[in-house]
Amino acid sequence: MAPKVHIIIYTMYHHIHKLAVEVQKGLEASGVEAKIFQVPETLSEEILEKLSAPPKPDVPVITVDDLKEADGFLFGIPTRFGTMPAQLKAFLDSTGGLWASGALAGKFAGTFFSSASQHGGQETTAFTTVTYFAHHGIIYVPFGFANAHLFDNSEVVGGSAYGAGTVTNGDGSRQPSEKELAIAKNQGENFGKVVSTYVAGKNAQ
Ligand SMILES: Cc1cc2nc3c(=O)[nH]c(=O)nc-3n(C[C@H](O)[C@H](O)[C@H](O)COP(=O)(O)O)c2cc1C
Repeated sequence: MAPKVHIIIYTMYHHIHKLAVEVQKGLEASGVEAKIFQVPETLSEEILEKLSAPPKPDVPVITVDDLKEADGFLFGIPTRFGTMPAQLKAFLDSTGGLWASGALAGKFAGTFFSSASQHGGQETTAFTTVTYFAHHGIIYVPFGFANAHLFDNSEVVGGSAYGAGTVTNGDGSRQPSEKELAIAKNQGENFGKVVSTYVAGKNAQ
């Protein structure tokens, strides 16, 4: 059976979903079964309307139980004040039962991001998310500088050693660039290889 990776996102204006689609392509290219989920929304329809949020992407809403069946997770996180949004935090805070039984220990996780500005906190978002992985015993897989676009200073390129990223502008008008999408796909592929290698080794024991 192919290893399974869940791509778990929160997205209000779809930038993260666009990256997730590329991450999924990369995972599938590495032979992994990859599915995109979104965490439950915590804001009311009224507030979402005031924020001019478009309808949610057509992907299933994740449940805590869904986490058990995956070998790894790639979290797509739009920065809020340099850290994860409350919607993702609420979901992760509901995983106490899995923590108590060690159900997620030894699984893998990676992260990818979006922020309004280049200096809006994609890396601090990674740092403040990693504590969840540490407490669960989940193995964090950074991207490193595995893609040459991360060295390109000729244009805005989101992302870092902690994962792919896009920079959206304050009004959300900037869409993920070709380079950012390529990095996202690359991250999916690299992450998929790590998970596949581990799962194959475990199955051979
Ligand atoms: C309450 C709030 C806080 C935000 N904080 C930051 C921030 O600290 N840094 C930043 O660059 N962008 C910030 N943003 C912009 C979001 O990161 C941006 O809207 C998001 O990455 C877009 O992703 P999405 O299209 O997938 O929703 C904030 C947005 C909101 C609504």
